[in-house]
Amino acid sequence: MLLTKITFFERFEHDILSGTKTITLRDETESHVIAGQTLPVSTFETDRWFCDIHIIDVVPILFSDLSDQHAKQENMSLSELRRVINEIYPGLEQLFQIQFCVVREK
Ligand SMILES: CC(=O)Nc1cc[nH]c(=O)n1
Repeated sequence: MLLTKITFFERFEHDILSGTKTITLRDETESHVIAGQTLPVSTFETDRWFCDIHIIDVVPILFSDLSDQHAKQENMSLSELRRVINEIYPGLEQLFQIQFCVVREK
């Protein structure tokens, strides 16, 4: 079943809107989006809409294969990215990289 919306933590909002965060790493349950899809984006905390994103690509990626390139696309250092992802998805190895661009914002 394709997702019809996606949420991000409020702390990522600025980076998404400024274009410095261009990927999100999700677990399998949140990976059901496809290239070409446009999705409304809301905050996880209060469900406040703040933009629409266009999905460019979705590819599987292992936690152990995360690289500086992924970190750059998340606007983080690699150690920060590993810490953040391990906090959101403790111990999870199989992730999905969703690449996106903002097409409409508040
Ligand atoms: C709400 C939520 O899970 N947000 C996430 C999770 C992983 N990456 C990300 O950018 N945002």
